[in-house]
Amino acid sequence: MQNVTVLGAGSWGTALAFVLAENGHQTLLWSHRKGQADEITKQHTNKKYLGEQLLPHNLQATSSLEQAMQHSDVIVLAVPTKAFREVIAQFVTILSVPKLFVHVSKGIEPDSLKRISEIMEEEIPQEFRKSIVVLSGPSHAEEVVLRHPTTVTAASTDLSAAELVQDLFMSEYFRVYTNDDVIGVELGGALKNVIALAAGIVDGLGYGDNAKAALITRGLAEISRLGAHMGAKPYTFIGLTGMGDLIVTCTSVHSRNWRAGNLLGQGKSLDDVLEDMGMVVEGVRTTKAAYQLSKQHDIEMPITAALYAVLFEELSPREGVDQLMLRTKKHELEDFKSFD
Ligand SMILES: NC(=O)C1=CN([C@@H]2O[C@H](COP(=O)(O)OP(=O)(O)OC[C@H]3O[C@@H](n4cnc5c(N)ncnc54)[C@H](O)[C@@H]3O)[C@@H](O)[C@H]2O)C=CC1
Ligand SMILES: O=C(CO)COP(=O)(O)O
Repeated sequence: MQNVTVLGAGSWGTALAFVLAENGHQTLLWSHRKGQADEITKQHTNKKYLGEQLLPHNLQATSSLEQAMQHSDVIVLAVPTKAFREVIAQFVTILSVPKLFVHVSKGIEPDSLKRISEIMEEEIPQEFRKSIVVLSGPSHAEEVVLRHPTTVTAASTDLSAAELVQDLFMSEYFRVYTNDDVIGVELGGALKNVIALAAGIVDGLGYGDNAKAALITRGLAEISRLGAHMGAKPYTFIGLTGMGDLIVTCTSVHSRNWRAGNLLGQGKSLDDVLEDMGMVVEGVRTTKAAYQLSKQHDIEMPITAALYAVLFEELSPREGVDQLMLRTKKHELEDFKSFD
């Protein structure tokens, strides 16, 4: 058993701290809000994010980042992509010994077009990081805290670090695989949010399962096309962090991305939707980043392009669907010809 720190007490940070604490680790959860830290420690709930769900009594929370960083040499970062650089900037000055950093966030930064582990490499001096591991896969917090069977992947270029993370989190309801394809795992986790927003839109428009299946399948095709070009292993995209996460996010009512898309499809404005959600909808900023990446790498990503136009260029959701359906004719396996 060991000490573990989780930074970010939203739905996912709290659910992961729940798993770690149930595994017997001395887990300290950091929230930047004191009231929330007190609620977790004293009432064993985090109502804003996980309703009435009771949290383990050995799970403690703090609003002191210094205390959180001193608690452990394993730091799990569970804040939205947008907050990443800001949170690192706050703790980097406190670091005095190297630590193992695990991140669980599913986004790509617009404009810089960096994946999360690249941001971490940029912001955390090398002498203070042992390794970086990404934990990703089909896993809604709401189901994890109900101890429903869940499978995820710990990925790192340092496989022994990924195995350490596997050991920390593995339990009878939380199964962890390892992978060394960090690019593929990070891209799959981030880009599925773009497709989940689109899936929510087609549901909101009243279209059916045919449209959903089309989006998931052709979404996977465009994610794999970009990913392979950026150096990912194509097989990663048919694994948990690719196809697995696409399925769960495009079909679950728990998904904030799907729910946001659903409201957009019903005619709500993006600003109103984001205000109503009150939780991070990573797919919005990541659509911008994915669109920029597709241009930079000259890779066709039609679903991303249509969603970009709906989110940022005032194309209506229905016109977005028309844009996809009326594209020029294609061979289905165009991307896979090189495998023949
Ligand atoms: N919710 C889920 O089931 C899953 C979420 N994720 C990923 O985990 C990441 C975090 O998501 P959630 O926990 O769901 O988000 P959330 O919206 O539930 O919570 C985000 C938390 O980060 C905190 N935060 C926001 N800005 C901050 C800042 N500048 N400094 C410090 N704290 C800040 C918020 O106060 C909140 O506690 C996202 O990238 C998401 O894609 C991954 C797998 C599952
Ligand atoms: O990544 C997730 C499940 O694997 C969570 O998805 P949402 O952010 O859409 O809720």
